[in-house]
Amino acid sequence: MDVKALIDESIVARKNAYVPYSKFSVGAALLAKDGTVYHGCNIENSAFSMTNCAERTAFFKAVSDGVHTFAALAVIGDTEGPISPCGACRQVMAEFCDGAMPVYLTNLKGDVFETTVAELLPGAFSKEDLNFANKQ
Ligand SMILES: O=c1ccn([C@H]2C[C@H](O)[C@@H](CO)O2)c(=O)[nH]1
Ligand SMILES: [Zn+2]
Repeated sequence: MDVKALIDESIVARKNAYVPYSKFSVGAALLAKDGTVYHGCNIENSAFSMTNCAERTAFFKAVSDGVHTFAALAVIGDTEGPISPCGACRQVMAEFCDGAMPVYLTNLKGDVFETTVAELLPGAFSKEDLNFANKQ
């Protein structure tokens, strides 16, 4: 699947955003290595901190279906420049993706910033850190 098609899928995903509080809709399209595209939207809550971002929604849908290997991610919002994922979502990307996996950060104006999971969260906490702790 090419980049434009994946970004188009993120636009579709954004349509289901549940954003009565922020009115800020975000869409994510997560391409699994088997070719399946998982859509994610942000899902807000009157208890604001319960909100789930679009990116994590997409990952959690895939992982809950038993899918753990991913090829690319596109994220879109109505931002001035390309959207910037929050820290929690960057940590979830680091858990499930190779550092070199491409991430396409976009907006409704058509700006596209191509980055990688490792660039988005240098020094991510990882399972290797846990192994170190368990050996003490
Ligand atoms: O990359 C981002 C940034 C923000 N949001 C959501 C969370 C909240 O619903 C709204 C405002 O922060 O946008 C995402 O889903 N992804
Ligand atoms: Zn987030």
